[in-house]
Amino acid sequence: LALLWHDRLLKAVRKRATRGDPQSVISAIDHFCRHNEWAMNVGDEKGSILDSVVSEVNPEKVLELGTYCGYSTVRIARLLPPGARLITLEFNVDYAAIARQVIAWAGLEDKIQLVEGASEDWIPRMKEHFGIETFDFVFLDHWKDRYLPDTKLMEDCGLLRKGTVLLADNVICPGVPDYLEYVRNSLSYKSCYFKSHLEYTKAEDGLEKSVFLG
Ligand SMILES: O=C(NCCCCc1cc2cnccc2s1)c1cc(-c2ccc(F)cc2)cc(O)c1O
Ligand SMILES: [Mg+2]
Repeated sequence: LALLWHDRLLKAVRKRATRGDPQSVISAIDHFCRHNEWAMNVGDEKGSILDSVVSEVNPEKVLELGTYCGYSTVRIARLLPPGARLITLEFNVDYAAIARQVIAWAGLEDKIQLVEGASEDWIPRMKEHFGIETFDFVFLDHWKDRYLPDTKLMEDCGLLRKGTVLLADNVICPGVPDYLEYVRNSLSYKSCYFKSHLEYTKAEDGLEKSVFLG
């Protein structure tokens, strides 16, 4: 059934969005998720906050944990400067297949490297496999019980530098209490909360922005 839903999403994107126009892909997915079937994209309201943080950071090296159908991947990549690179990890092969087609429709495949697998397996391999020194911006939107362990893993692997910005989705719904407690109390982070709503609903949710202080 999930695959059928994803085919409907792709058809909506191909029907409504203009090939090579990321903004039209974003609008098409938002329209589909608001009027046809809810989906766990970051959505338009939290997406605008994501846009403003990405524009402020203007990152060269981006890591996204949790691609899903590529909505936030396109939102981020469309704002990156020429030469900037986004690596996005997706655990579910069906989601990854959809995301590749959404990313291609937006015309952003040159900036994006989609990797299938688990964050705990790939984070330790970022340096040797992708030639990454450190990331400038990390968007956390994967398993909520992996936000904290993966943040500690990125610290241990030396993937964060003074000033790296972590932006975490769903800190209220579904919620990531252990992660929030850590970034808000650790002396190694400066953290702030952006109140919003769960995608396409009236339920409260928000994004937590945490700057690594080194
Ligand atoms: O679970 C969520 N996202 C994670 C699924 C990604 C699994 C992955 C694991 C993994 C491991 N390694 C690498 C890549 C990856 S991708 C999620 C759920 C809700 C939600 C759902 C029902 C509800 F009633 C209220 C909110 C809202 C959201 O915005 C979400 O993001
Ligand atoms: Mg999310």
